[in-house]
Order: sequence, then C-alpha cells, then structure tokens
Amino acid sequence: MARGRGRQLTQPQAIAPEQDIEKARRVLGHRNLVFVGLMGAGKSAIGRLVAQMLGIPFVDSDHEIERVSRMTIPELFEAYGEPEFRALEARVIKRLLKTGPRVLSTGGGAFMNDTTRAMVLANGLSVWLKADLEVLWTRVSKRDSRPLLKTANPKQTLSDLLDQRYPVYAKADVTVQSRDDDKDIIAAETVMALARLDSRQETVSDQ
Ligand SMILES: Nc1ncnc2c1ncn2[C@@H]1O[C@H](COP(=O)(O)OP(=O)(O)OP(=O)(O)O)[C@@H](O)[C@H]1O
Ligand SMILES: O=C(O)C1=C[C@@H](O)[C@@H](O)[C@H](O)C1
Ligand SMILES: [Mg+2]
Repeated sequence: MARGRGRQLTQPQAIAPEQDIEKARRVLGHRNLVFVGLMGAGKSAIGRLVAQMLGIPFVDSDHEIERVSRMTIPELFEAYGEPEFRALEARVIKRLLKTGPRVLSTGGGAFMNDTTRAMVLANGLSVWLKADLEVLWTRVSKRDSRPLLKTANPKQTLSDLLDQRYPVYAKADVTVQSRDDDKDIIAAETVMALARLDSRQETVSDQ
C-alpha cells in the first residue's frame, strides 16, 4: 500500500487527468493525431501510448508502407531511391488521413515533404516530438536500420538533419519535448498539451 502511494508521488505526470483525456478526444474529433519529428524522437513508441490513453487505434506510416510494398524501408530506398519512397509515403499518408480518429506516427522525413505536410496540416492535428541531438543519437545508434544514416559520420548527418528539419517540424500544431523520461510521462504530457488546445477554443468562443 505504502509502496503504491510512493510510486504515485514520484511519477504523478505519467497519468493524464481523465478530464484532459476527454478534452484531448474532443479537440481531435474525427481527425488523426499525427506525430512528426526526427528519427528516434519516439513517434512510434509515444504515439502508441497516446493512442492507448485516448482509446483510439494506432497506425505507423513506416509499417504501413512496409506492409503494402512487402519490402522493408532499407530495401525500398535501395531499390527505388528516396524520391520514390517519398511519393509512396505521401500516397500512404493521404489514405491513412481519411480515417479517424486515430494516432498516426509518421516516418521522420514525411512532414518535410510539401505535399504530405500540407495534407497533415489541413486534415490532421500534428504533434512535433522535439528531442536534443544527444538523446536522438543514443537511441538511433542502437540500430542501423535507417538508410539516411548510412554515412561516414552518421552523428554529423543526424545533426545536419536536425538543422534542416527543425524549422519545418516547428510548423506542427503542438510541440512536446521528448527526453529520457519515462515514455508514459511524455505520452501524458502530449495528452495534456492537446487538452490545453480545447481550453483555448472554449476561451475564444466564450468571448
Ligand atoms: N522517452 C523515452 N525513453 C526511453 N526510450 C525511448 C523514449 N522514447 C522512445 N524511446 C526509444 O527510442 C527508440 C526510438 O523510438 P521510436 O522508434 O519510437 O522513434 P521514431 O521517432 O518512431 O523513429 P523513426 O523516425 O526512425 O521511426 C525506441 O527503441 C524507443 O523505445
Ligand atoms: O527521417 C527520415 O527521413 C526517415 C525516417 C524513418 O522513419 C523512415 O521513414 C526512413 O528511414 C526515412
Ligand atoms: Mg517510427
């Protein structure tokens, strides 16, 4: 009993308040909650948890691309190159955005594509999971499944991508800091950030 209380006291943010979950669902409506951000930011891991918290389905565009093409992402890059991959990614995301509500975690480059970004901004609610280079590097260096990081100096490549992409990811509707805290905490913070959008709408319509 005492142990249970202790856990609650040390991790209070890991559970979003029920009224915030309700507000977040209301804000989302029938749209997709679209996670964007660099490789390793946690779009897939946190997106899945947020979907569980909101009680809505989860889909990952990288997995969906692999499912429809019956190829892995490294194989697609190898066989067709990045432009073809981006075109396929845009088609898959366009289709996924038609069904909601759900959580859609995208591949790291999806929101950089003008067509995909315009579709996401028009039809979804976007969340940028923002993380520091060191956090990202610790995570992505554990696996070598990212074709864009198959370079002579992958950490420098990741740093360059961060410089290029962060101004564009910043166009997302909401930004949440991803860091080495418990994944449930980051997921709960996302839900609470969505709930705050609902309060803003109420404030505006009340005036
Ligand atoms: N808050 C966290 N604490 C610890 N590990 C985390 C956290 N968030 C994510 N991770 C881990 O980091 C790794 C990368 O996360 P994930 O695959 O979700 O990133 P991603 O943004 O989907 O990357 P990609 O663009 O390559 O698909 C995974 O092993 C995941 O479990
Ligand atoms: O950041 C990127 O451009 C990518 C991230 C991954 O999720 C994959 O979509 C692919 O490896 C490209
Ligand atoms: Mg992912």
